[in-house]
Amino acid sequence: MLAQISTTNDKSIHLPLKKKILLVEDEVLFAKAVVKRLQKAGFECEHAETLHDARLLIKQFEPDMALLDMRLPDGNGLDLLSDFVAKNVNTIVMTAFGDVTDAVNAIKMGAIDYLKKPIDLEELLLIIQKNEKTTDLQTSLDYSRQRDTVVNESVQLIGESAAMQSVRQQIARIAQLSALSDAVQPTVLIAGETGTGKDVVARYLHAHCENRDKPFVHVDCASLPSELIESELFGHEKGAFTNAVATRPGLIESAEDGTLFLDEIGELPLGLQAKLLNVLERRMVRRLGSTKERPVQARIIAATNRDLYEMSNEGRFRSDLYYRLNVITMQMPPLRDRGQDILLLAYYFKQLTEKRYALPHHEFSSNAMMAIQSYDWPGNVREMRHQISRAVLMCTQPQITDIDLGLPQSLTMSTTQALAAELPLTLEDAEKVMLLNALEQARNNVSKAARILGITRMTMRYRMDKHGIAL
Ligand SMILES: Nc1ncnc2c1ncn2[C@@H]1O[C@H](COP(=O)(O)OP(=O)(O)OP(=O)(O)O)[C@@H](O)[C@H]1O
Repeated sequence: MLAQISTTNDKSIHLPLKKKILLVEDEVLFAKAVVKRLQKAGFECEHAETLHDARLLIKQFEPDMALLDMRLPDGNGLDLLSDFVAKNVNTIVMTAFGDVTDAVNAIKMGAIDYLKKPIDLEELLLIIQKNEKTTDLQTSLDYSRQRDTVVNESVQLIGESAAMQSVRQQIARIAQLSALSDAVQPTVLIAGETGTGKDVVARYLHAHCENRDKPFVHVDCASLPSELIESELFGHEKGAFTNAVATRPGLIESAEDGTLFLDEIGELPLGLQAKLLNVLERRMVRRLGSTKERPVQARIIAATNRDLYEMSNEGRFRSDLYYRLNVITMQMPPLRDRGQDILLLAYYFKQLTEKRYALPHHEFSSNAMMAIQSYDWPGNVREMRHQISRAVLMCTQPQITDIDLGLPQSLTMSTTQALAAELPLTLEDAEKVMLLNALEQARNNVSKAARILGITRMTMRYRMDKHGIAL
């Protein structure tokens, strides 16, 4: 299980919690051995000898997983299994040697696995750990499924530059079209460097269309684990593969009549690009393991910070999919090209932070305003949001100066040079220098920086967090 803690920015951090396992077993000596072994392996464990006690513990202890014996003094373990399944508690049943019927019934009812007695403790531990990994992935996926289904009407798109006005006009036109006809809505592609506001534009578009009260499903193609991406997108039938314990609609289907936002579409594996193209062309989706096709009504918006045209020329992105996506394209300009919008955004983020933390009003000094306008913002609006919020939070004077902003340009040396100059470097420092260098080369594009270093995007993110590198 993962605890979600909101941070001051738009991301969340996940802290691992101890998994809770409830053992329902009337053989006391065996139960003690299991509890001891599981506690040693880092689990929190409770033991119930009867169905009655187990029912009380389900409420009080709220287990993540259960180990359930079939023959209990006050009834059959199967009677309790439905309680566990209803509460999404992954349950492994323990059956008497040779009792296949119970095991089959338990799996049909939703148990995730079964073990025959006598039970080998190490085998039991292996099964639990295997399940733990799958649930962790599932939990984070469930979270990403839920977190974006509601779009706040008040999504703000700040900017008056010609480029931003053109984006707004395009959005207004698309919204107008969606009000005019029930026909399939054209696909929208939002392109632009990282942090330019592609996600904001997708939400703003959804919030201004007829279907604004329908789900907005955000799929980050770069962070979905490759082994789960297909079933997550397309869904699956029960039994389509190991661990497919229940039928589950995919993210495409869960967008219903709303919006499906395919973020970082350039990261989608080639095999799935073909399947997605099929969905876009035929507006039908088929779950893994199913023969039935279901209609897809959702508006589809894709976003990318990569050059899909170049990728398609190099054979890394299907050109047919590129042309299919490229019906209406909105190009988000880099922040450095937005003229007066730079200061507008700086004031907006200053006020936002002051309001959020109930801080007194600040002004920017003229040097600060010059620094904001002359800096080239490689991380675009996201970088500005972080820098301004940090400066507002740390500034104890009524005026925010260029020093408070601490923009890299105002330093005599770049951060990486400064770090490298501090010899001798520890291994930790050397790693930080490599990360910063790669980010600098990739103009703060995390996926690109990860590729430069030959590591995955997730590893890159983890290492950036470790060194406190925020973009
Ligand atoms: N025009 C804008 N008005 C207000 N806030 C904005 C605007 N553009 C971006 N932001 C803010 O900047 C941050 C980054 O924006 P967003 O996540 O939309 O960028 P992105 O282009 O999707 O980035 P990435 O390519 O890394 O996914 C968010 O906190 C967002 O709220």
